[in-house]
Amino acid sequence: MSDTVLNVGGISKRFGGLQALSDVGLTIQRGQVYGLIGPNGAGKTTFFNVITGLYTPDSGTFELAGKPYQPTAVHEVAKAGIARTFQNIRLFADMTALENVMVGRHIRTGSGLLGAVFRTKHFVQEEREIAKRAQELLDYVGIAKYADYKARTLSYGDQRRLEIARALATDPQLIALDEPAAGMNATEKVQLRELIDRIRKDNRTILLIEHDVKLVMGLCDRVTVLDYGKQIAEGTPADVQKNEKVIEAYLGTGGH
Ligand SMILES: Nc1ncnc2c1ncn2[C@@H]1O[C@H](COP(=O)(O)OP(=O)(O)OP(=O)(O)O)[C@@H](O)[C@H]1O
Repeated sequence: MSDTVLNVGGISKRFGGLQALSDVGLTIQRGQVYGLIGPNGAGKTTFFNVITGLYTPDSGTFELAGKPYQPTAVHEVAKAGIARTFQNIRLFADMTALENVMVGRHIRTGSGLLGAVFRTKHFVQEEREIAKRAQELLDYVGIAKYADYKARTLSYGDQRRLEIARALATDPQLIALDEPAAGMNATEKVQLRELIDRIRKDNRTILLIEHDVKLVMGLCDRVTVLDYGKQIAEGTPADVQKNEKVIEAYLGTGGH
């Protein structure tokens, strides 16, 4: 299997008169935590939405684990192997935590609708396995005791963990986390960092948009910095921190 998990290039996206992304590309190796940072409006979410099939790009090439994929629809991208979380948490609020994770798992299983309707033996067996795996994942992210709670009753930090468990349930090549620390308190951020570290140690690959620069710098192997839709720096956190364009984008006259 290729050691390169995500290899995208030449991505451009325009909204009317606004060039939200200009010729953006990046390569992520297996086992890396890769950060995407930049000031507000830099194009980070647009980039995420393009690579996960929510927005159609004007141009771009897309490869996942050595195979080209077309980010034309979210479920196709999920099947290809990218799972994501959202800046504004998107859980099934009235389903239990366990059911939310089971939904993630279903894209990797085969019984289909007829199996569900007729409750075939294969279907029942498969459901049992899915539930077991979902419970393990809840345990993995540290919220096993809330398995039967409705998602909307969980604390904000736990809902974010639940979203991560659901993403992991798809057995993704790449997990894309959109501002996972947003709205978290200091304790929750420490726990999140531990969780991301653990996911990385299990040889998973993570792409992360994050505003908390300290978290990004402490966690990421490599970082790309966007500003006004352009890639202004790429490298290790230490290199990027010293980069003049980056310093200017965050602090300078272009500050936005
Ligand atoms: N659907 C859309 N229609 C029109 N303009 C959009 C759309 N989505 C994003 N934009 C614009 O594209 C630019 C990049 O936005 P984007 O949300 O990708 O930035 P960001 O780096 O994620 O910002 P933030 O850190 O504030 O989330 C912004 O100027 C934004 O207003």
